[in-house]
Amino acid sequence: MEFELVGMPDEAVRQAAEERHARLTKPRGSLGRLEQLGAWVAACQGMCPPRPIERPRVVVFAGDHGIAAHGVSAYPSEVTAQMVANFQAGGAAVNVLAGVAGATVRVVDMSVAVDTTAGDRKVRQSSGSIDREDALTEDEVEAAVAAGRAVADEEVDSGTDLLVVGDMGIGNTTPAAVLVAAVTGSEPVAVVGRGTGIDDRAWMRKTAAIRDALRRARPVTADPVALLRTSAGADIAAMAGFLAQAAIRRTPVVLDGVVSGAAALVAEELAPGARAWWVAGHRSTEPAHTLVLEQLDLEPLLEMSMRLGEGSGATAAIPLLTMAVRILTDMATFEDAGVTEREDPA
Ligand SMILES: Cc1cc2ncn([C@H]3O[C@H](COP(=O)(O)O)[C@@H](O)[C@H]3O)c2cc1C
Ligand SMILES: O=C(O)c1cccnc1
Repeated sequence: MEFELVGMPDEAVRQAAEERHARLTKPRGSLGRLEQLGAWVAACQGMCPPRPIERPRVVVFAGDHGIAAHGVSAYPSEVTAQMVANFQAGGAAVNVLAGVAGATVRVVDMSVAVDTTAGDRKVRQSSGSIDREDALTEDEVEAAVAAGRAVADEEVDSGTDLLVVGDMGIGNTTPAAVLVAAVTGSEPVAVVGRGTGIDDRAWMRKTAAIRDALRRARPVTADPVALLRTSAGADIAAMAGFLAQAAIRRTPVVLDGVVSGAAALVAEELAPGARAWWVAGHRSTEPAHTLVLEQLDLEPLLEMSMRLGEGSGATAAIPLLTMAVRILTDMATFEDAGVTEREDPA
């Protein structure tokens, strides 16, 4: 699997955006993180002032997980397909948030256990139970990563100017935790979380499942494709390919919670430097997500105690990006508005 080299956002444009910020009618630096965010989008676009964000797109990768049969989630696997239909009907949380944020939602069935109408990229029905078998075969992991890359290409080619990645799959916080533990060298108890809201008995089963899966993951930790094959699933493998390809295509991405975060950790290994094209939309309450943010050196935009997935935390952050860009495009400069500049000591 070959990935092209990832370029960096344009540093000269980022500096031009910072200089523009200094000329806008506000005390220097007073918009804080909003200023850096606008400068980052400008650098990604290679243009200052940047183009307003007009076509943000949430892509939800859906798939079931064999591990869900072992009592690691508060909900049954059948919910995955039901939620795929709910996304298509516009009734899920992410649809509502996207509507407010001016984004559209696309759902891609990579490995849901039953047939859905979102399955034109589908690699298999569910993924293997990672505590005892590989999630995918070698052919399947190649196909899943390639599918994620193809979806990123399609989106960029059709004019999407901001990508948001989301996940849907009952049980998927278990493989996410395993990937985070494998990449960051953490113990099961440091990565296990409550997911959809499991009780203490399920927490113990989940921790044991993570321990068993981690034993199978450790030998392949240094090989990102083998790690996806052993311990992820077609949905998470596709997300990793999608995130790497978005960076190669110089398109900014808002990351969501622990599942997209786990995919991002692996994507950074597939395509080193890709993280320069990502911003963390929020910090999920899942403990492994904080390890992701530290490992990728990303500071989340929001801390809202969200733990939903499906791209919801990332989508909630889209308006901040929209505003950050509009500040650079629409605000008056001191000169334009006839406002007196700050007095610098002689
Ligand atoms: C109705 C419903 C909607 C969801 N939307 C996202 N998730 C989230 O919860 C699941 C992961 O948690 P766990 O590992 O505990 O199963 C994933 O499907 C994730 O996207 C949902 C879960 C449910 C039940
Ligand atoms: O952090 C997340 O994205 C998350 C948390 C719980 C369940 N599903 C996803």
